[in-house]
Amino acid sequence: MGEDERNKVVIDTDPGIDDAMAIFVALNSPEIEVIGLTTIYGNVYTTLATRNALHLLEIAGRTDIPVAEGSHVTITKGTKLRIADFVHGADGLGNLNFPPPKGKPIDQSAAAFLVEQANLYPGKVTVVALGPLTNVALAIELDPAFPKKIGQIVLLGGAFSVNGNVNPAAEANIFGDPDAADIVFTSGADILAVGINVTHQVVLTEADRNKLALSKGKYAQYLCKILGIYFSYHREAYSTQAVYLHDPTALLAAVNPSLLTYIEGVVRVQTSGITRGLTIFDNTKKRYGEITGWSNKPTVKVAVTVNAPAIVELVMDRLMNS
Ligand SMILES: O=c1[nH]cnc2c1ncn2[C@@H]1O[C@H](CO)[C@@H](O)[C@H]1O
Repeated sequence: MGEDERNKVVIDTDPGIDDAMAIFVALNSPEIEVIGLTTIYGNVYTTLATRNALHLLEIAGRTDIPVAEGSHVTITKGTKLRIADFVHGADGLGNLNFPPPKGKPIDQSAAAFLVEQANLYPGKVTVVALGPLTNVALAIELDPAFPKKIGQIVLLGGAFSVNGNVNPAAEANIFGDPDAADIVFTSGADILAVGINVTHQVVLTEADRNKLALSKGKYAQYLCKILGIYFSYHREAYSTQAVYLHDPTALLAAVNPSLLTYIEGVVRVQTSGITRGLTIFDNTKKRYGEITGWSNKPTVKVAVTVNAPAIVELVMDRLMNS
């Protein structure tokens, strides 16, 4: 496949241990060309997300890929951000205290970079959004034609008909900026939402981790260093000796959509109250007797089943053969 035929991907990320895994899998996926990373708060604050994104590209020897720093606040300028340091460590990468990266982010905001790339390659860019959706919503605000110019938005977010992971209602990425998420879901872009109803089926076991540890692959080696805290968190929070592969699953959905099945409908996000961050799907089959918040809104795709063994195998292969 020629360079220009590959699917161009921008990863919007808050690294994050499972983000690191997704980024490495992406860099070792011949089907796609990673044309940039944009950063966002979530697992860590945005400044640290930028630092970690630059660091991971240095580990991978891919400093040719630009990093554009994203928003430090929510779309409504909120600063009470919820940071998941208890999942990933205070540094986001397992508390290993890696030295600071040598590289710098480009002199362009994440939203401006997203708009620019969508204009450069109309219909050809996929955004894989692995954190709260602020940058994507800002790109839509910056350029109302962005949803039609971007190829696809594959987002890790939502808990469709299952409990959330922040509280019973909300999944972490949607909870991080529910207003931005509602803008993105109703924007008319080609969206595939991969929620925790799907990613909780894709687990990396202790046996898989041992296999990674025995591998000489540089990504496998690096990840084994940082995975400890992610396993401890899952043991503590879910009483399981395995970890959920949230971000790698979303990334692979962009690489090969046939790894999942999805349904199509309208998604709205609750932006206030105890269910703030709740994602509600309307299958559009019922003709309601009144106009609802879902009426006449564009539909999106929501993942419902996943070929988990195939995803785990792909993740393992691409980390070990590196
Ligand atoms: O309990 C949690 N609270 C906050 N963030 C979490 C939790 N578990 C996982 N993640 C992070 O949020 C995304 C999936 O929702 C993933 O990026 C994961 O690393």
